[in-house]
Amino acid sequence: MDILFSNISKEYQVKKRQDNPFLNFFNREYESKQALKNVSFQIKKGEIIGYIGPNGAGKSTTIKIMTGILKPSSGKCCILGVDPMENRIKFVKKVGVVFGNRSNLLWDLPVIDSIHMMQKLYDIPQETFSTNFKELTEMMDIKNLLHMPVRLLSLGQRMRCEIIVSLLHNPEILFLDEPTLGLDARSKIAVHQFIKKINEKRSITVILTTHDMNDIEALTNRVIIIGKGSKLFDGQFKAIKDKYKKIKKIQLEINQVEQITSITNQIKQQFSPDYVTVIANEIVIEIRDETHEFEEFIKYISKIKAIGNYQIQSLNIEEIIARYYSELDI
Ligand SMILES: Nc1ncnc2c1ncn2[C@@H]1O[C@H](COP(=O)(O)OP(=O)(O)OP(=O)(O)O)[C@@H](O)[C@H]1O
Repeated sequence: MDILFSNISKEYQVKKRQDNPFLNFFNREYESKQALKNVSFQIKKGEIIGYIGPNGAGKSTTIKIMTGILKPSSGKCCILGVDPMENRIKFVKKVGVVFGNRSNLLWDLPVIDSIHMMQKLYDIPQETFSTNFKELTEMMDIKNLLHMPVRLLSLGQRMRCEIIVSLLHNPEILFLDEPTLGLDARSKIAVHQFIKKINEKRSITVILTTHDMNDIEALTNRVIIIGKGSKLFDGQFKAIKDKYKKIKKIQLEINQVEQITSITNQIKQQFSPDYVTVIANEIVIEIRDETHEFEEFIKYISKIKAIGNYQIQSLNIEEIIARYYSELDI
């Protein structure tokens, strides 16, 4: 087992807020805020795990505990047989970390300098370094960027370099925190393809936190969902998608706008849609395509003269996950 996260809780101490801002300044009273509540999971070698949840759910706290930046308040975290807090030197040589909003590169210097710094820092033997350098720079297609100062790279180019730098010492686990944040579609695909390739080639375990569901779709099978500090789901992403695959989103274009309210009300009365909203001259309805009701609904709207075109779509991946989060009340 690569990662054992067992009954981990984490409380932060935060200053108690006073109504009077002046008293707030002098206040020395603290209260505890629970960021993780008894979270447990295990991750096997070679898995790619999506660790997801809404803002403030506890993802960064989990990653910080797994990478030895934070100590849990209780519970046991064991990564590749070591406690990341206790044996720092042994631990950092076994893992790679990429934070989308923080850089491991030397800002004003050419990329190649950061690469050589990593070699020194991690004490990477020359032979391993040369093989890895050649393989990774070719795979990620960054040869033409090596002599450019980091500050001149685009976000997508920099992210490719960040990932390479994190892999030079042959880590067994790669932690990726929002690796595609702010990237355009093509750069995202390049990052996805590279992570997949490196996972297949080296059996490297990947822990990925992201708000971008395309990352999850492209890279992972298993997802762990965390909400308000608790683990709420651990399983195949497909199971969540399947749960909503019967829901259809229908956009009705209304030609006679003055009738839009009465049509909306009629639909609500006659059918039991999951969701109805009006946007400009359109009514958007979500209804399940699993009963007779859906056919009835289509027949019904076909007869209403005020309705012009209509489109039927399945929920996209972002809509599915937003819906799942609201069902979990997180
Ligand atoms: N240093 C800190 N001191 C006090 N509270 C904190 C601290 N860091 C995080 N928290 C709180 O702990 C909870 C979990 O935060 P965390 O950053 O782990 O969430 P997250 O899932 O990574 O969120 P996001 O997606 O917004 O980055 C939040 O309520 C946050 O306000």
